[in-house]
Amino acid sequence: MSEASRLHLRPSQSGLQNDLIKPLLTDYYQITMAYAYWQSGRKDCNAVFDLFFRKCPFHGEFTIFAGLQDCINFVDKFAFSEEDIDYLREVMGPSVDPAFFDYLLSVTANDVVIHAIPEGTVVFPRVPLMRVEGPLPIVQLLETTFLNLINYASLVATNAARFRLAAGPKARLLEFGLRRAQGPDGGLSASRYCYIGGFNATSNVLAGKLFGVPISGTHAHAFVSAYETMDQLANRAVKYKDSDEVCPDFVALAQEKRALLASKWRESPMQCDFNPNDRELIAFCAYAIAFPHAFLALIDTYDALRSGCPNFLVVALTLRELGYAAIGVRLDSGDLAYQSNVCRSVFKWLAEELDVPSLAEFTIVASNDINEDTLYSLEGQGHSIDAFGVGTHLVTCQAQPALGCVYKLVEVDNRPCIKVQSAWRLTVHPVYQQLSAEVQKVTMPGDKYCYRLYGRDGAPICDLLTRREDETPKVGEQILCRHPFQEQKRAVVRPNRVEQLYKVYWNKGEVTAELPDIHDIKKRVDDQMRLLRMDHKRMLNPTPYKVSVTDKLYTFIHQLWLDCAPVGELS
Ligand SMILES: Nc1ncnc2c1ncn2[C@@H]1O[C@H](COP(=O)(O)OP(=O)(O)OP(=O)(O)O)[C@@H](O)[C@H]1O
Ligand SMILES: O=P(O)(O)OC[C@H]1O[C@H](OP(=O)(O)OP(=O)(O)O)[C@H](O)[C@@H]1O
Ligand SMILES: O=C(O)c1cccnc1
Ligand SMILES: [Mg+2]
Repeated sequence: MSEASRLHLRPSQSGLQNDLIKPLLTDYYQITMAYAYWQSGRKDCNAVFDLFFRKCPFHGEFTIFAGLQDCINFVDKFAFSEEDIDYLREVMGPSVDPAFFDYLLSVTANDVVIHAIPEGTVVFPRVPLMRVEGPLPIVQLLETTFLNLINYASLVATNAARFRLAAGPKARLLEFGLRRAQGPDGGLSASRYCYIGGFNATSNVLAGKLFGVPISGTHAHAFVSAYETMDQLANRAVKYKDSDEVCPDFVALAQEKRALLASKWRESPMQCDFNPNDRELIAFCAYAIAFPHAFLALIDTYDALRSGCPNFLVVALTLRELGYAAIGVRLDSGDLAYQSNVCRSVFKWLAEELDVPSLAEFTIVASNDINEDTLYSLEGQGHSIDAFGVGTHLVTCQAQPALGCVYKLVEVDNRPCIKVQSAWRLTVHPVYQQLSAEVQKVTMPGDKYCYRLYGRDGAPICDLLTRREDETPKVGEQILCRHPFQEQKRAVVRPNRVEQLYKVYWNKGEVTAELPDIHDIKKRVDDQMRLLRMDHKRMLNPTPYKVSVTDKLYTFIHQLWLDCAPVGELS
């Protein structure tokens, strides 16, 4: 590979290719098939595979395509090592022709061509996300790794985009999932692709270092519980923000502010006795002394409203005296809407009382088992939360644990292939047997192109799959778009804009299209999500986006389908 083309691979990302992403990270049957292809003399057949999914996840009607960069990094280094071959020789046994292992040792992706949709694009069922072309055994060997790299990345990026939709554009979304993720690699991928999908930051420090995802965090209940007495604060000195002067005893100053707040507390919206927990105040002081410029307190260890909120305000006022602005609070249990509203009303009250408007603006972070439904429900109730910390439901994709991307052979040596076998099934009815078509599973044969057609308002109207020899759809010209399987469903479209969706990312050993950095991919997701019509994005019963085919492709698919589908026998 030339130096010039290598520039297209992002050095910071290609260099950190996970050590696990190697040719043996595959299903054994890929190797056995490669042997059988090789043995039957088909190693130089030219094959085309399409990678696509059949249904959007989470009962939705859109998906974010992610994981492409990792696939290109994988093919860039695709080669079996001597140790890999020794292992395969051992497990495959003596019946395998030793010359196969020499062949396997020589295998690279240098004869492979990959067309793909740019990472971060909003994509839809049945549209090939990648078209992988090359020697049959080699493109077959890529299947499992590609699917592994794309399925979870796209699933969790889509999940993150859905959380973003539910939370609205202004809320800060923090990914807190590492402790609940499916292992170390699942955790790292989650942090990377949640950022791409719409989160602002992660608590995962390694994801920050490796991928440049902004890191962020608060503190845990354990930190609050770890303090009991004042003498545990060995260092109490804090430098004033804008001078070299030092306040020698932050805690003593905090006691003064405590007395001030106590004298006013009865008039606060809380209208209760002022009795916050002393241990909690010590812990908050400890954190503020360590981070005077970034103090955010977890306030629900004892009692969020009666203790955490006033203790936070005591420390915030103390910091203010030294020139620092506290950041805010985190709520991690109970009714998040109610408590956030009470906290906000107390902040506003104090801001007025002391005539310091900025006190009304403290950030309120909420966490604790938040999912998409919770976000929509909170929105419906009215709340005062500025940021959400989300872990389990986001990274484990609890609402749907896998995206079903598949990798299907669509052409061998210019002969189109179609998979129809599972498209027919016998359904047993009480009185008769019926052959029913499961059209979802029919693959679309042949080498195809895909265009996104945009309407007058700038939003995409439909995706159009074409045959290689079809004419390119043109702006302003009428195009017949057909449903791929239902004959009566057709529409005429006169697009305002036509976008060819594929770029050649890998061409015989060279990276041939720019692989954008993580921040640009995130921006692409954001732009694409804004363009997509609201009815495709809504939570309940979203409208399916149309994926259509040209008349020629329709006829071609159906002719081939008829030629290949078995004729059933009824008795
Ligand atoms: N106003 C609200 N509307 C809808 N759901 C909420 C609201 N406030 C909190 N929730 C959700 O309700 C659930 C409360 O869970 P649960 O009762 O187990 O937590 P908790 O007892 O308050 O806290 P802990 O985690 O300490 O047990 C969480 O999933 C949380 O996200
Ligand atoms: O709730 P999630 O969406 O998974 O978000 C992450 C959670 O992890 C942390 O606490 P953890 O759950 O470890 O303990 P706790 O809930 O008992 O405080 C944090 O306080 C959140 O509650
Ligand atoms: O920084 C936080 O507040 C955090 C990080 C991980 C999990 N829960 C919370
Ligand atoms: Mg929790």
